[in-house]
Amino acid sequence: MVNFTGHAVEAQDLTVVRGPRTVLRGLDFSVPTGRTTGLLGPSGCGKSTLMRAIAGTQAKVTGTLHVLGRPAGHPTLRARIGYVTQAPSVYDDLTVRQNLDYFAAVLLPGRHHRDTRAEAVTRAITDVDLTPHADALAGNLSGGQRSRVSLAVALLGTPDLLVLDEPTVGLDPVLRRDLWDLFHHIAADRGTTILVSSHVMDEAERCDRLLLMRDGRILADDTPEALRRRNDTPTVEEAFLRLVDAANALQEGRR
Ligand SMILES: Nc1ncnc2c1ncn2[C@@H]1O[C@H](COP(=O)(O)OP(=O)(O)OP(=O)(O)O)[C@@H](O)[C@H]1O
Repeated sequence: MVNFTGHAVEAQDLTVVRGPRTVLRGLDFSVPTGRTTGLLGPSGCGKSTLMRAIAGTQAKVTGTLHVLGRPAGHPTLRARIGYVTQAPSVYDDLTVRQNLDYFAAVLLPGRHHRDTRAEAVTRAITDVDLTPHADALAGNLSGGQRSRVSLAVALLGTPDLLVLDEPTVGLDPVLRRDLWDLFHHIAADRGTTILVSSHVMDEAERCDRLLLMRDGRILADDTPEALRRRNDTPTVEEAFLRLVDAANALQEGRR
């Protein structure tokens, strides 16, 4: 029986050690089901490590981490999570469709899945709006189009949870906006939970909910609106800076 609480991810005292460093320090947070949650914080604060822990690919994880009602890394979660890393594995010498055919064959092997595979590939290409480019070589696509191929790969298995590690990095503002619109459509149309990281603070305003991180800790877990209101700031970025200043002052006071 799956203990499902309305949270796609629940963490208590989550700690991760990488090499000699404690990278995540006793995190308590949850990610609501069917919403878009942003994981924001400066470079090196631990966003990718947290995403790897949720996707079940991070070693030395202690504390409690439940994903879709199961312990992170549980074998049944593999097909239910779409995880796009910062270095997406798209083959430049294959077309968009061939890339997806390849990953679909890994996900749904065997001749008896041939029709299901073909349907899943066509649907994923349509989802990310790449139908006009389906027969283009991935190596000839723009940065934004390549990001969408990675996203299409993650969508192949119709996951319940999409974990996207800085999917908009290096993209121009128009492409960033288009990708965020796509995330919102996926969440709204399918009830998919989306956890998306970024270190660009203006992207915070596009999320239903935010986890603000700094130095391996969660500084805030709230809606953008509540964060602005509580800190009496016009933007989430300024709210974040206030929280950082408050955390620094607290640290100084303890010394
Ligand atoms: N294999 C490793 N051994 C030791 N420390 C590591 C290792 N990998 C990452 N780290 C450290 O863990 C910390 C968190 O890294 P992580 O990649 O999770 O940060 P991030 O917030 O995703 O950064 P970015 O936005 O730059 O991708 C960093 O300080 C990094 O130097």
